[in-house]
Amino acid sequence: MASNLKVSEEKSVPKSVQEMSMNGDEPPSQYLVKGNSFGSVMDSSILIPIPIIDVSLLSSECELEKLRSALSSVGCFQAIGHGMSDSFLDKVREVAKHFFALPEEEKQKYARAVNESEGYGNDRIVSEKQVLDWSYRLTLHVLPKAKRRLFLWPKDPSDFSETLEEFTTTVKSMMDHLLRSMARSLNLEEGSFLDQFGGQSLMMARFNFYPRCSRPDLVLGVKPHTDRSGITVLLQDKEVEGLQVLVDDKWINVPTIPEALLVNIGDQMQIMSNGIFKSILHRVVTNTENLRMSVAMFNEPEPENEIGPVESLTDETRPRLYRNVKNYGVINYKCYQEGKIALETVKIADTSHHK
Ligand SMILES: O=C(O)CCC(=O)C(=O)O
Ligand SMILES: [Fe+2]
Repeated sequence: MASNLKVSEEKSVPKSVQEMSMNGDEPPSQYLVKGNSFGSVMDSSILIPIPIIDVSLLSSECELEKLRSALSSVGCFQAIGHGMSDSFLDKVREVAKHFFALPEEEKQKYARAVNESEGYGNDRIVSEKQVLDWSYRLTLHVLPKAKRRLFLWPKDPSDFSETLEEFTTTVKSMMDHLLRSMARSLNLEEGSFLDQFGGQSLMMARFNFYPRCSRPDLVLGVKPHTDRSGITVLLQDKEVEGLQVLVDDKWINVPTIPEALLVNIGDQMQIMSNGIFKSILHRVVTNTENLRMSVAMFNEPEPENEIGPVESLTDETRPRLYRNVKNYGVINYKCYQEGKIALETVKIADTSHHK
């Protein structure tokens, strides 16, 4: 079998995750995390808790300091006080679950085309060695509005589009508020980060769905990665946990708090903050009992904008760590294909030891 594997998409995976989870199949070798890199599954969340921040209080110095400290240590926090009601967050979860519960042929109407990133489907396959994720997803560009490909937005449930529209608008204003607050927390001008995103910044919505898996000891829902975004806002499943972040070489469970949204730093904010804010490695584990879903909203600068470390965050004690970059999304995808870490490729080489 293995010798017949081609790098061409779709051919390499004979059965979909959807089908295998329904049949209760043993995951095939392409899904197994190799060697002993799975990591400890010990729950260290008691030792290193994920901070909870009330985003309506970010005008206070105390909450602002909590923000700075969270983003420069674990790179994420649970946001409360964001103004979205519990019933609205439930509605977003409901429309996502409704769509994923549709018969496969219905969902295939929105299928991701080969070599496209938008639409419904499984992992995009870029290499034979790739370990595949035990998940399926629906990815949609939501901002700027002109980039929307509405034929990929589900018609069933009938309130999918209006719900996503409302979620987008609210998350966008929350993100703008956060970007201003992040700048203030470092004693910068409010617009230092936000202005780099530009008036036509991009936002992508990714609805993730993780079916039950018979081998959670060997198979991941999403393998370890950092987000390429500026920042990410994640609506987690109301009950089922699965997300873990790597802190001090330990995988920490991110608890589900039904009314909270998890905010995490992506690579592009790590660049703009000259490495002060951490784009943290995270992954999703599988389980044998329960389906899990999540909705991730990624915000990133206009691709043609040149972004780089804010000047006043660089000095002799903290030299500039990254060069200016455009189109980080493209750099990131190329690195992913080549098995490289994108952030490393935009780092300025440390020449101090060679002098
Ligand atoms: O499902 C989750 O909790 C996280 C998903 C994620 O990391 C992503 O979509 O980038
Ligand atoms: Fe992620």
